[in-house]
Parts: sequence; C-alpha cells; structure tokens
Amino acid sequence: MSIIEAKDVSIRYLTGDFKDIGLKEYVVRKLRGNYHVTEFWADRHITFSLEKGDMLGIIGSNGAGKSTLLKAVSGIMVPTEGSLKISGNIAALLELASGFDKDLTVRENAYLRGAMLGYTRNFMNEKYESIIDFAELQDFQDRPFKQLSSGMKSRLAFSIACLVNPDILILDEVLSVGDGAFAKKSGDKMKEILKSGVTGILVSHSLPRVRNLCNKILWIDHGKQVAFTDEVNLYCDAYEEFLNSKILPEDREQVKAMAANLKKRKDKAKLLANRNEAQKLEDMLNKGTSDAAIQAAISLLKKKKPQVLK
Ligand SMILES: Nc1ncnc2c1ncn2[C@@H]1O[C@H](COP(=O)(O)OP(=O)(O)OP(=O)(O)O)[C@@H](O)[C@H]1O
Repeated sequence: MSIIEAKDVSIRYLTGDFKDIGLKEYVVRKLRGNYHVTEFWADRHITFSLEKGDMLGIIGSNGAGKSTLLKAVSGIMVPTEGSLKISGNIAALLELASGFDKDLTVRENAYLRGAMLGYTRNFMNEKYESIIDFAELQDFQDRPFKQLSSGMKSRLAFSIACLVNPDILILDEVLSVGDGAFAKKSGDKMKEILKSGVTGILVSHSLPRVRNLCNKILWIDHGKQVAFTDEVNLYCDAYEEFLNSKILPEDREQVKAMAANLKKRKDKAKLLANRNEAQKLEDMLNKGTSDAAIQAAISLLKKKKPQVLK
C-alpha cells in the first residue's frame, strides 16, 4: 500500500494587488470590474507514489515548485487540482525554525512543537532529553529561543522532527543548515530513521546528499514533472549535466546521453588536473630540492598512471 500517492497534482497561486491598495480601493475596483488577479501555476500534473521506507529526493532549479509541492504534501496547502492521499503522521520541517515562539524557552518550545505535531506531554517527557542531547543544546534549555543562533534553531527543529517517530518525515533543505559536524550527524540520523521504515521526502540542491540518502527522485522544472524514478544516480547525473547545459531531456535515451556527457567532462577534468599535478612534481624533481621532498615526489609519481606523465 502506498504511504503517499500524488495523482496529477497542480497548485496555483493567485496574486492580486489587494495588500497595496487597501480595502476601500479594492471594493471600488471590484465594483468597477477593474480589479485584476494574476494566476500562476507553481506545479503542474505532478504524479508520484511512495511506499513505506522510501526516501524521495525532490530536485529542480530555483522556483521549480519543490517547496510548494512539499507544502501540499504536509497539508499546509490544498492542491488546486489532482489528488493527494497520505497515510500516517507527518513531521515536516519546511521553513526551519518557523513555528517557534521567540520569547519562550528552548524547553517550552520543544513541548510546544511536540503539541503542534500532535504528541502528548507524557510522550514529550519521554523524548525531551534525547531531543536536547541530539541538538547539543543542554546548556541552552532555559534560555529564550531568540538567543539561539540560526544553526542552533535548526538543530532543535531537526531533532524534534526526527526523534518523535513520525511515519512520514519531510525535510526542506534542512540538512544543509548547521555546521559540517551537525550536517554529518543529521545525515547519519536520517539513514538510521529510514532503516526503521519511515517514509521521507527531502528537497535539496545538494546532489551528493540526494544520491546518498534517496532511493527515488522527482525532478521538477518550471512546475512540470521531468521524471519520477528510482534510477537515482542516472537521473542525478543527467540533472548535473542539465545544470551545465540547461537542456532538459525528453526521454530516457537523452537522460543516458546526458549522463555519458557528464562522465566524459569529469574524466577530462580529472586528466587535466592529474597532468598539472604530475608536471609540478617533475619540476620539483628537476630543481633538485631536499631529499625528503624528492622522496615524497617520487612516491606520489609512482601512484600516477604513466599516461599523465607524457
Ligand atoms: N505565495 C506565493 N504567491 C505567488 N507565487 C508564489 C508564492 N510562493 C511561491 N511562488 C512562486 O511559485 C514558484 C515555485 O516556488 P517554490 O518556492 O515552490 O520553488 P522551489 O522549487 O522550492 O524554489 P527554490 O529552490 O528556489 O527554493 C516560484 O516561481 C515562486 O515565485
């Protein structure tokens, strides 16, 4: 049974100038038939389904419609067209650190967020310590939330979302926030959670992270679905090549050709880098520097393929 099933989901934003003109002018214009609303389709005909334990990576350029789709999956927005079926509790981390009260303490905010996710005080009592430990905020528990750095705020949000055992975990770029050590720790935590059968959705501009964590990807461009597939590496390669060429593939054959192009470009770059490195080492040897440096250069050169020395 699918945990998430999106069929032909389209989401439209309506933008008017109501805020700029005020109520009175709005009514006058509306009566005169002179009030204009613009519609914009952020997502068009998106179809995918996820089984228990799947981790979906959503990729696409800026403004592709990724965050808008996540808002619909999390229940913040209702799709304008199409259907979305969700089975299970969702913990969503969309805009990091949003939904916290800046004047309440870290402890109070943890309970508040737990309540917002639908968990009881007793459940939160059980989880609270591990949340604070994971977020490494032991010394900040009774400080007002506003005193935390933005990295600390995201660590708290991430820890709560991960440690309350949701059925579905939704993360928008969250892993890229925080310092390198926390990014690694949160990546490891995600993997552990996924092993326990949680279904996840991750929106990220980091392809290594998508390759590493996801078993399915959804590629969106200007609101349209380019692909939904489990061939994660092949399509990440094609997406990398798309970022370079700006040409979208029309079918799987083109995807394969793009992935092959990417490989060629990378091999060439590697060869050039190796040549430069080898040349530098040869120069060093020719200049006759210290014995230790020569020894180091020789051992490095031995590791190089003969072709790079030509
Ligand atoms: N409240 C809104 N009203 C009107 N248009 C909006 C609104 N929010 C987003 N959009 C538009 O919808 C499109 C999709 O936005 P969305 O934030 O979903 O993209 P994204 O793929 O998440 O982008 P990014 O990678 O830059 O975060 C964009 O063109 C954006 O300008």
